[in-house]
Amino acid sequence: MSKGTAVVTGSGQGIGKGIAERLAKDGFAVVLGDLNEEVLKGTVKEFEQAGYQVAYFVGDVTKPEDQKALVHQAVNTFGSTDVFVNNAGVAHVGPVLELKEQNLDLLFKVNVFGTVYGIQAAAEQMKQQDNGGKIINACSIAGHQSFPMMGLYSATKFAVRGFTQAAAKELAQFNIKVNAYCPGIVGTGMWERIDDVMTNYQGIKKGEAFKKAIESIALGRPEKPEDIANFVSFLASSDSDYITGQSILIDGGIVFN
Ligand SMILES: NC(=O)C1=CN([C@@H]2O[C@H](COP(=O)(O)OP(=O)(O)OC[C@H]3O[C@@H](n4cnc5c(N)ncnc54)[C@H](O)[C@@H]3O)[C@@H](O)[C@H]2O)C=CC1
Ligand SMILES: CC(=O)C(C)=O
Repeated sequence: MSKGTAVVTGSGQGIGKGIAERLAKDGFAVVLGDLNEEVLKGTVKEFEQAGYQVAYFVGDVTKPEDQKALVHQAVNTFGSTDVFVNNAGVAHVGPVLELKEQNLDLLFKVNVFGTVYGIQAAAEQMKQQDNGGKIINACSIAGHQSFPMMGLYSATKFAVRGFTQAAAKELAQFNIKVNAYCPGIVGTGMWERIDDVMTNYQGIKKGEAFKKAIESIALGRPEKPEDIANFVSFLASSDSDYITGQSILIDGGIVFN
């Protein structure tokens, strides 16, 4: 039996894809959103071949109209939006003193504006549904602690934590829960790009920055999208119905709050 409909932004690849696949296995109809049409269509094909109930929308989370259209796609195809995962995000690596307007603009637009527009589009629909819903945001260890060369990225993830708390307080009256997942070091395309930039800045060998980051993990291995998907599966389920406004670390032991 279908558990309802889950929408995941930035789910053509990486963590979002892992989350969408887990939610599909849990019994949700899934709607995948991504800016990268080619990658997105490849993932949709894989999901169809696996027998999952899937639809998709090519769009940009920085555009409120695209976030609304993504929710409409879910409602028109499967009848509701019960879970909305604001997963899409971008990283920037570089010292605070070198930050340019275009760096600030891109990171805040995707990570912060995108999350706010996603919360708005999802809540507008969920408020009309009898059973409320779950909004789940992508934060990071960098949303709990800032790291050198990651100041801009960290600032955006601190903002995601702030909006997660405020939205949880405002939307509780509609039975909408808002939480966030905070991964550590996940071996996706994002970390490949972080490693490339660190390599240039620090004059180290390719892969060294990633290796060094892994050495900081108590559990001693890089994180996999499945590690995060396990937790998002819980947040999307009724087992988490009494949790809201939290930004939870799933990092194998890097940041201890
Ligand atoms: N990789 C890591 O170590 C960590 C990642 N995160 C967060 O997890 C989330 C997912 O990260 P990854 O899967 O690693 O990234 P990724 O770069 O591997 O995948 C991100 C996906 O989002 C899409 N996307 C980017 N901008 C978009 C936009 N404006 N509109 C729609 N889609 C867009 C991309 O096309 C891509 O398919 C991000 O919010 C990231 O900040 C948090 C902690 C650690
Ligand atoms: C990409 C990211 O969030 C970290 C902490 O590496």
